[in-house]
Amino acid sequence: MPGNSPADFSVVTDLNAFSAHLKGGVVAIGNFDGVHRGHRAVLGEALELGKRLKCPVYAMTFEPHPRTVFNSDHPVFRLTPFDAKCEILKDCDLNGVLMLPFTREFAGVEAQDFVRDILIERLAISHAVTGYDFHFGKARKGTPDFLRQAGDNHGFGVSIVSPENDEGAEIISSSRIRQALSDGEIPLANGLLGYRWFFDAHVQHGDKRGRDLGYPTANLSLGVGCPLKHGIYAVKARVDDELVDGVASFGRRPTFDNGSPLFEVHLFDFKQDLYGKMLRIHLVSYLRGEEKFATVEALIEQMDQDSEEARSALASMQPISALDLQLTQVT
Ligand SMILES: Cc1cc2nc3c(=O)[nH]c(=O)nc-3n(C[C@H](O)[C@H](O)[C@H](O)COP(=O)(O)O)c2cc1C
Ligand SMILES: Nc1ncnc2c1ncn2[C@@H]1O[C@H](COP(=O)(O)OP(=O)(O)O)[C@@H](O)[C@H]1O
Repeated sequence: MPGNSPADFSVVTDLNAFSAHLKGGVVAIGNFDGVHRGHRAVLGEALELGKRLKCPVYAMTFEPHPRTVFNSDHPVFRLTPFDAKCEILKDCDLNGVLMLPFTREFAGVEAQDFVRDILIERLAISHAVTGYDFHFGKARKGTPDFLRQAGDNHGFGVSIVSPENDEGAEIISSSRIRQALSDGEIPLANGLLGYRWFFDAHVQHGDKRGRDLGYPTANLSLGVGCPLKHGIYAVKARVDDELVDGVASFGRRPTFDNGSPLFEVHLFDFKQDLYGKMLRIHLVSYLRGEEKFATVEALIEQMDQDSEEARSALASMQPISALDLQLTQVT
């Protein structure tokens, strides 16, 4: 039931292994990349219905992102890879997630077959909830109206949730959030998400120069095609069970090598071997662009200033929502 302990959350990645306890439930269908405020309006509607109908509520989602399957040369940058998406869905109090592998073959399934074979025969849904712009099935023929009609014909409920707008009356969308990240507009991206954007990555070896500068940095790779603006950021990093303040640089180090883009985090008041560890980085604010310095001393002076700015941005920081608090909580 909604509100159950997270231990009841099922992640189903094979339709043949669909959990019996989710059968007959309310399904929220979508890609849900980012699980942003608009997505959470859809999930909220599904949770309300689940309470009213006294049945389980789960999300149905697709992996990889459908647009990546159609255009593999330009994969969609994922605000939330599958694991992060599941974690947030769990924090939203859902009972589970059903992931359907998205292939070209699956994309060719007719909308009416998807309804009959999956929603009715396999899942026996009591209600489907989607966003206003969700389309499914071959040639995207499964429009919101089609789904409503199918529900009337087959006896399941359908709710189509209208667009969720931000404070400036603009529709919240994953692509707007990606754009905000590429503009370095971190408060905007975080505001649209309703939590501070984060990513997980393993610490790699670098050029071992940072320690000589007095700024050792844990080097991380961001996903292919990450649109995040190059520059210097104030961040919170989850290291094991600790949340540590830091300052980070994302870019190509024009002072030294113009190499491939790396996200490098210097953690304040911290000294530990981090190689191979998984860190979670929450972005708090953008401080400045990357620059080419004439001397190492000039770079260090600037890094000192960046650190001061990051420390003061982090000192006044408050969680932006209950979800944000939950996601930054350390156990
Ligand atoms: C706060 C901060 C600011 C930085 N700013 C710049 C910069 O403006 N230009 C630049 O070339 N490198 C910048 N860097 C990257 C450093 O050049 C890099 O961390 C250093 O070369 C160490 O690399 P390593 O981790 O591979 O040893 C910055 C790093 C930090 C932590
Ligand atoms: N305060 C700190 N912040 C980040 N990394 C630290 C810190 N203290 C120690 N380290 C360790 O130092 C490494 C970074 O040192 P650095 O000289 O920049 O080497 P590399 O070029 O391999 O990143 C990190 O990967 C981590 O293991």
